[in-house]
Parts: sequence; C-alpha cells; structure tokens
Amino acid sequence: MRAHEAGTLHADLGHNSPPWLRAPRDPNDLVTSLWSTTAKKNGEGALEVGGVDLRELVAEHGSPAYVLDEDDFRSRARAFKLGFKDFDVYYAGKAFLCTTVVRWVMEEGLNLDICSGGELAVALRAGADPKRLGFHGNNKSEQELARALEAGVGRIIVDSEHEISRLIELAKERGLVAPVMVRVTAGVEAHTHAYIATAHEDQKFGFSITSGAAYEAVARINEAPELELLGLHSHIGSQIFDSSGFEVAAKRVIALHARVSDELGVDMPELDLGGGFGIAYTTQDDPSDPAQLATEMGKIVEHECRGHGVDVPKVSIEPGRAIVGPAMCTVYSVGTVKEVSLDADAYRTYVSVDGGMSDNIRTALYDADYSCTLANRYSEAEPTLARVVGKHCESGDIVVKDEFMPADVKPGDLVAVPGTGAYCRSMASNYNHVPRPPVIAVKDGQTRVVVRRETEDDMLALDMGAE
Ligand SMILES: Cc1ncc(COP(=O)(O)O)c(C=O)c1O
Ligand SMILES: N[C@@H](CCCC[NH3+])C(=O)O
Repeated sequence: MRAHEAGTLHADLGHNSPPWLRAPRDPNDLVTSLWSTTAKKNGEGALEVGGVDLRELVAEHGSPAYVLDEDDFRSRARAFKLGFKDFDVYYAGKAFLCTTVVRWVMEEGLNLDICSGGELAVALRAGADPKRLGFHGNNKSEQELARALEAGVGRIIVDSEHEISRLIELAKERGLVAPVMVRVTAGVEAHTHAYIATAHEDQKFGFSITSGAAYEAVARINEAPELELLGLHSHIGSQIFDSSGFEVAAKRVIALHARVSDELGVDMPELDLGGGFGIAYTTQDDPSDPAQLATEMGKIVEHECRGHGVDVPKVSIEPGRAIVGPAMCTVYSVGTVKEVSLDADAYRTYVSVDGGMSDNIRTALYDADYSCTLANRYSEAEPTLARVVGKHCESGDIVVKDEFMPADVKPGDLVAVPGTGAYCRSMASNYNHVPRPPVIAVKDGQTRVVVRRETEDDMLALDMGAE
C-alpha cells in the first residue's frame, strides 16, 4: 500500500472525488450522527451495536449481514408518534418490512402503509389490526383489492379511474363499503433524485390537481355508495430535506380539499401528506427532527385551512426511511484490496466486499452516497481514500463511492456501512445467484435473527430443472 499524508488525498484524486470530502484526523472515529444510537467503537476498535460486538455477530451469523438496532428503531418510531401527536403516523413498510418490524410498529402505536399483496400478507401474518393499514399502489390487482376489502383494511389509497371502477365492483359484489383516499399529484418538483420524486406532473402516480382529474375522481367517489371518501393523499417523494416542497404541496392539496367542501358540500375527515423525510447518509445531510417537522407541517395545515374557512382534517404522514434507515447498518467482510491508477499521480483504492448491489442497489440506482468504517479493529494507519465495491459482475457495483479508510485495510477485515435500513434489504435481489443477507436484530447484547440468510437451496427451490 502506497503511503499517503492525510489531507493530500483529496487533491490526488482531483475531479474524481467529491469536493466536500476531507481526510479525517483519525479514520477509526465513528461519525456518530450517521449511526444508530447504540453504535460505538469498543476498546479494541471493533464496532458494537446494541451491545453486540460485530466481530462476534459475524463469527456466529456470517457476512454480509444487516444489523437492526431494535432500541433505535423503536425510539425513532416513538419520536414520530410523540412529535406528530395530533397526526396519525403510518410507517411506510416499503422501506423495510418483516413480521417482527410490523409488531414493533404496532406496539409503538403507529399504523402501517403497505403497497402490495405481499406487504399485506406480511402485515396480516404479523397479526396487525387491518384497520391500521393503508394500502397504496398505482396498479393494485383485483385479487389484491379483494383481499384488502375482505381483510377490512382501514384505507385504500386509489390511484386511477380503473381502480375506482374495480373497487366499486368488488365492494358491490361483497356488500361492503370501501374506505378510500385519493392520491393526488400536487405538481411539485421535489429536490431529490428524479427516480424518487413523485409529485411532478410527468410520472405515474396519482390524479393531477392541475388538470382537474383529482377533483373529478373525488366527485365520482362521492357519488358511489360502495365507497367512503376519507380524504386526499399527497406524497411528493423521498429523501427530501427542503420543507418548501411539502409546503407547496400542502397548499395545493388543501385548496382542493376546500373546493370539495365548497362545491360538493363534503368535509373530508382526513388528509395524508405522505412521507419522504430525509436522513443523513454522509456529513453533508442535515435532517430535521420529527418534532420540528411536526410543528412546521401543523402550522402550514392550520394556516391553509383557516385561510379557506374549512375545519382542519385529521392529518397523517408516512415516514419510512426516517424510522428504519438509520436503525440498520450492513456489515461486510473484505475479500480483496486493489490500487487502481487513474492518471499520472492519482489512484483509487478498491476494497471489495462479500455483498454489493444485490444487498444495496441504491448507489447504482440513485447515485446515492454512503459512508463506512473499519469494524473489527483499531488501525494505526493513515487514512486513504477508498471505494467499497461488491462482488457482482458490474463495474457499477459500488456500495460506498468515496470514504477515507485506514490505509492498511486488508482481506479478512470487516467494513460496516450505516444507514442501510431503508430500501436496501427491501430492494435486495439474487443477482448472480448471490443469496440475500439476513437481518439480525440486536438489543442489550443479544442477537435475534428476524430474517434468516437466504440459501442456495432457497434459490434452487424455484428452479424447476433442479434435482
Ligand atoms: C406513498 C408513499 N408513502 C410513503 C413513502 C415513504 O417514503 P420515505 O421512506 O422516504 O419516508 C413512500 C415512498 O417514497 C410512498 O411512495
Ligand atoms: N426506493 C427509494 C425510495 C422511494 C420509495 C417509494 N416511493 C430509495 O431507495 O430511496
């Protein structure tokens, strides 16, 4: 390994590294704001989460593994519940869902947002009260809708005229009344990656307020005896820090809410402003705390409702990432380390780990930034700018684009990546027939496997030609 002086590495890479990256004084230090609350380095420099030394966790359960800090998850859920005390809080299960998490969510007094028959099945298997479920999706099938109706799901968020027709038929056949919200598009350009923004006009979700489609959908639902109109639903996107997007969306949605009251004489009892609250993946992200968000959102809603002369409806939100994201980290084992020359003086250190884009697709898909730390030992070595990559057959198989790691990082070391709770296990794949890692809950020095590691037999079980 070439020797480097801390502080010169950034210059070495020139335009290949982000301008905000600075070599840390000590690459062993944990940037605690990026980690779950119980994460710390012990006397030997090994990472502990929930009182569990990750060296021991890997010795027992193997790597890679997602490590879920139960206390952290519960305290973030509770912070939303308490911060948004006048709201209903729906945990967005798409971020990460398993039966254990459904039970934690219910125990902490939150409701649950689901968006497929599969997520509904997990919620029901966990014993969730169906009334506390909100069912999303732009293309729910007849079977999914029928199952939701029969189970008694508390709200179905309708997203198209076809779905309204489908639901009327299904409810009529069953002699039921379906409680519905209307997903509207507020025409907001949220400041986030294009693939995770959902309130601009040119995308697949919702009924446009601007075009009049949202008003027409509401009027149609209001006329249908098989449907109970609960209210409007807006979700502007994900990983959002700038509250102006929420403000503009809330104004437009409440204006529609008021128009419905004026012209149809219907005071819809509810209003959902969605999720999307950003978390810190690197030191560049500065998230707001739930109480502050609640105050800001509550003020906007009240101000707008007062301005329109309508009663304030029961407001709900749907945070996913902000609850589970920081509660999990992924621990990997290093397999190979390589120095790659970029030009005359610059090079990059590639640290290959035993997972990659199959357990975290976000870097490849959204150009997302992550950070990491050496998790099994203290190192005296100086920091070197490294790129943590996976084991897949893609050059875009990157887990952490840029991070300063001790220059003596070597095969057999453990590397842990914080902030992997949301949209990592839930978006994991079997690419290259790599089995998906387990989710291991940690608390008070104990581990509990809440989702076991996938095996080759699990994968081969689907292969009808296998013996
Ligand atoms: C309708 C809806 N609600 C809630 C969420 C949760 O978003 P986040 O995990 O960013 O809070 C999403 C995902 O973006 C969503 O589509
Ligand atoms: N999957 C996205 C979030 C969008 C979720 C659903 N609307 C992410 O990883 O950031």
